[in-house]
Amino acid sequence: MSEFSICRLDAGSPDFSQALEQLLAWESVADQNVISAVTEILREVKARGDAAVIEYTNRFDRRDLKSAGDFCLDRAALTDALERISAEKRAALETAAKRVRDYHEHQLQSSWQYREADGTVLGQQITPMERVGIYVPGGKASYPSSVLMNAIPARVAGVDEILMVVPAPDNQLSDLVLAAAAIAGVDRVFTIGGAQAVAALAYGTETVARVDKIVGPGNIFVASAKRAVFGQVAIDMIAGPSEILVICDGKTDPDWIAMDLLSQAEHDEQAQSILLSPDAAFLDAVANSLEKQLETLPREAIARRSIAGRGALILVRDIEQAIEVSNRIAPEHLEVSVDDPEQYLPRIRHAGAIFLGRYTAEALGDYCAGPNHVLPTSGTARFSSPLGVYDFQKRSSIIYCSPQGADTLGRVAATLAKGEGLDAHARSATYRVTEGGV
Ligand SMILES: NC(=O)c1ccc[n+]([C@@H]2O[C@H](COP(=O)([O-])OP(=O)(O)OC[C@H]3O[C@@H](n4cnc5c(N)ncnc54)[C@H](O)[C@@H]3O)[C@@H](O)[C@H]2O)c1
Ligand SMILES: N[C@H](CO)Cc1c[nH]c[nH+]1
Ligand SMILES: [Zn+2]
Repeated sequence: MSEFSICRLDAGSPDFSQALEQLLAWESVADQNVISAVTEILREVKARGDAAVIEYTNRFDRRDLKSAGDFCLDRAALTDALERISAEKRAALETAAKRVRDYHEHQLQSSWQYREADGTVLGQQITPMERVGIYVPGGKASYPSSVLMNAIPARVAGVDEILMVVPAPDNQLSDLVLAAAAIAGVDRVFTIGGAQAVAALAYGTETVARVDKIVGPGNIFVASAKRAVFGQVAIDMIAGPSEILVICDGKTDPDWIAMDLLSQAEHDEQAQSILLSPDAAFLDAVANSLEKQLETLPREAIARRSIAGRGALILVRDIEQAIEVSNRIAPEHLEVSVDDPEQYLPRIRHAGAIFLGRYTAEALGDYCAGPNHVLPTSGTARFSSPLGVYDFQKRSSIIYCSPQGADTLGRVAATLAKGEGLDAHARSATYRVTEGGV
């Protein structure tokens, strides 16, 4: 007999806000023990390079690395893995890669310029980053899909060199991960993970070249390390445990919705799965289905802990109220499983990715729909966006002044500079003013 239970809330009850806050509390990145461990790892890798990377990798991933060469893979190792996988898996990876590439090509930004009447030209130049590092998680599961989602936007952006780090606990690394790296165009793979891999990418070692930006999801050690090296290098975001929020009018098959909730719960003990519906009988049906379907999942233990810990079935007054609650939560993934879902789009303000309609399972987005699956979590969809091509492109402003333009702007600039008490600025601007200078 199962002891599974999932939290039931009513959005109309007076203590709802407090209950919701408790449900959403996620403080792993701030955990002091994690921060101390990560600080030490970063310091050691910065000071001792490869030797420290090897030590931590042997300790945390149970490896027996003797030298840095033992954690380096070149392009040939990737193409060999591509040859080893089945034709079916290769075709699935290639289909997913093509769809991800097609979608991300729409995100390419172009340089632009415009000319003013006096000949002054203003513009913006787009330049790809030179070298980026992608973190592919590999502690509890392996993620070939994350290889595609991280590397393809970088390739589309025109990045010169893509380095990938992925842990290989107990010396195990899936051929699918390496095959995905071959398909996505990764240049070099280092089989290291955790904070030591983030440190190697951020500071550089004898073997791992320092990168300009680190992207990709990972566990609390990875997230905490990325937060600590930010500034030294750019990072994409701090992506925490996976989340799904489903809004359903009660007319979708409860088994479908239950499995959508479980799909994200299976990532992590801290994952979050929430269902909002105005139909109490439907919430009961989903609760029963969760109970029943959990028994059939091989990774049952993980799913049970996580969905019981950070899962909730919430009764709402109507779909409007469901959207209000969803906007407060700002979930990583939002499924809108209702009739005519598009009508609600303008009111959805905060969500990493929005899945519309009864047939759009979130899992399709995880693998092959096309949009990126590296998304803001823990409410950060309020201010951040999915990983994309724009993460790998920089913008530089372009300013060209004609003599006439320099004259006009010089007078304005000199006046403002004097107002700021900055005389060198004022004089620099005035030297270009032709007559009656300031
Ligand atoms: N948002 C996304 O797109 C996305 C995609 C896939 C996975 N994820 C998330 O990524 C995470 C993956 O976590 P994971 O653990 O499987 O793999 P991971 O690669 O993130 O972490 C494994 C590494 O953690 C380090 N580590 C483990 N225990 C440690 C300790 N006690 N001290 C110091 N370092 C330690 C080790 O170095 C190990 O190599 C999950 O939370 C999952 O939900 C997110
Ligand atoms: N749902 C994850 C992002 O939160 C991505 C993923 C990879 N594989 C399966 N799912
Ligand atoms: Zn997933």
